[in-house]
Amino acid sequence: MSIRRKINALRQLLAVFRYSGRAIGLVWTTNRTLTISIAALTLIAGLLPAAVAYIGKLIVDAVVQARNVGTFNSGISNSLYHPLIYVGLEAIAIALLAASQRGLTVCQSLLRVLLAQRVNVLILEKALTLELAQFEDSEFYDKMSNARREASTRPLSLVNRTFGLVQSALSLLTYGALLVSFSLWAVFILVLAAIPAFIAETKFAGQAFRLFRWRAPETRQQRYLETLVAREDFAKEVKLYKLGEMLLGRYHNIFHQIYGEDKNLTLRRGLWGYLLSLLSTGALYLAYGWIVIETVANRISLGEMTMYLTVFRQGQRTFSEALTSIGGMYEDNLYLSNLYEFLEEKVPQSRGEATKGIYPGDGIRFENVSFSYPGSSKPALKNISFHLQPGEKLAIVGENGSGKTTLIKLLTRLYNPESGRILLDGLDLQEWDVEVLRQRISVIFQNFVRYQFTVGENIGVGEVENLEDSSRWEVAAEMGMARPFIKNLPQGFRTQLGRWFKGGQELSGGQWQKIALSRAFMRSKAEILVLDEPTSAMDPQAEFEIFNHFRTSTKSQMVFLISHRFSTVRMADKILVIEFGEIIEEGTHEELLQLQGLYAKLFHLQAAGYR
Ligand SMILES: Nc1ncnc2c1ncn2[C@@H]1O[C@H](COP(=O)(O)OP(=O)(O)OP(=O)(O)O)[C@@H](O)[C@H]1O
Repeated sequence: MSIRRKINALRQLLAVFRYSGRAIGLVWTTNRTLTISIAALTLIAGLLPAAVAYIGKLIVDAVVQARNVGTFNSGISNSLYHPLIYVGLEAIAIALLAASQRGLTVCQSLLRVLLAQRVNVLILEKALTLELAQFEDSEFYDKMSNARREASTRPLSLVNRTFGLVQSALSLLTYGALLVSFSLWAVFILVLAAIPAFIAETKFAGQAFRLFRWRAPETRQQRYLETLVAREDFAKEVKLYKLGEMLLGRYHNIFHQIYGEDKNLTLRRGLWGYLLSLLSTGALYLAYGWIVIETVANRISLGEMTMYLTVFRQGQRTFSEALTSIGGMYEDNLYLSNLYEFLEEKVPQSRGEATKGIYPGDGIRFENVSFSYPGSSKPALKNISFHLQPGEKLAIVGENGSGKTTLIKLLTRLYNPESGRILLDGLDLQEWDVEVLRQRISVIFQNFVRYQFTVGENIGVGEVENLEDSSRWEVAAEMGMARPFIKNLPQGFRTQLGRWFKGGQELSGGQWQKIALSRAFMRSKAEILVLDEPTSAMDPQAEFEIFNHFRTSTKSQMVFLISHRFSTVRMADKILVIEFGEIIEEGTHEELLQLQGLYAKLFHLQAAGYR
């Protein structure tokens, strides 16, 4: 084997320890005092067992000696002195050992809470810096949900196992040191016999690590199925469409596939683990027999024999504990590798810093904007160009999937155009400070969020700086036409919404939309209002009133309105008709009717439906 391959093999073998250093680093930066305490206590807990074994030897030897002396001199109280001192010493050592073990448990409990909070905050802070595209990337989403799932237990578990391993290694080393006085050969044979089991365990742990990594998509699918079956917002459809059996069937199938692989590995691991540990047990008992022979031949003292026997028994236990630690470490490593991949994912830095445009009052310009979603070969938007001045209301019409929402995502800089430019007040959106830009835009998406907060907070999130400002809620609710029904809720603006929390009240689809619309009005200084199908669930009367009201209350604002209802669309100053990502018609309602194109066709189709 070439040196490089040897190094690779060794690296693969040691992969199971790869993240231990990082885990300890994480703990160190979380709380130094606790980390130092754990390290010190580990040291004590690792060294004391050998000391106890040594004191055991001193006791037996002192007793044997005292018995001999006692037989000759009958000065029993004198000869008791040494053995009792040693017994006292052992008691102290045992008390110290217990204290160090208890101390370790206490420190670990404290650290668990601190570390869980730290890791969760790291994950959430990172999530806040991510781009929308990253949330939509399934592999990346996998990483984030995996990182969140076990954030409270895994990092500490790895630290505990690493320190546990250090403790075992220290104990084994000191046991070895005690044995050296008996025979260097014995130590050598014992170490040699232990190596295969150690290597096998490390290797299997590494294999399990890789197996689990490949499997992330299946595990996520399983979790998704669990969510479908067990969550309130899916329960309606699952029941009515009788999806339960099908979902459980899929759940079982994934499980059986995973279980097959697991079983194989577990069986191999169990069998090899047992066979190889037999080797070290055999070596141990060989040495054991050797010691018995030496004692009978009077070449070592009874005290020494007691010590060696203790060392053997405890050494055997410590060794198997160490193997178990290694066996468990792969899962923790798996978690940490995923966590760090997530935390280290690159986030494109926004370079824009401008807080105002070159031509204030120029409005919005799209110049030959094209865009394709990552991984998609078909452009979602092609060569979009138009100009909207302050105060103008623009309606965007098109069939499902024509690219309307995509246009809004580009306008709000959730995605960036592939080619072309979008200008606000004469300045490319890329040049704008993204915070300032977003302050100027108020958006309600088709699938807006129904926060499980109070009514007031649901409106207040539209401008988080004024989240709790109840007078602003009222004005916004008035503009969003939500005021009348809010008044009838049991606690008005303070009513808890949704079913997740106690006393929560559920709203109808149209009522939720009115809340969302009010949310858009919360950002009173926004110059650009974007409403993506804001009234689809409202009754026609409400919709008519909202838009009449809307026109008068948003005189100076630019409005982007996406709607499939022509009664609303016709009120706009300008209408874009989009098909397959391209603008195919543009003008006012009257102009487009005269054109007798797609707009006119769709308008008449809908009007006929109402007649
Ligand atoms: N996140 C996404 N990733 C990849 N493709 C997407 C994504 N969102 C939308 N698309 C695709 O882009 C195209 C335009 O979608 P878009 O949501 O802009 O349509 P829309 O006109 O708003 O439709 P609707 O009227 O149904 O809301 C569609 O073909 C859609 O499949």
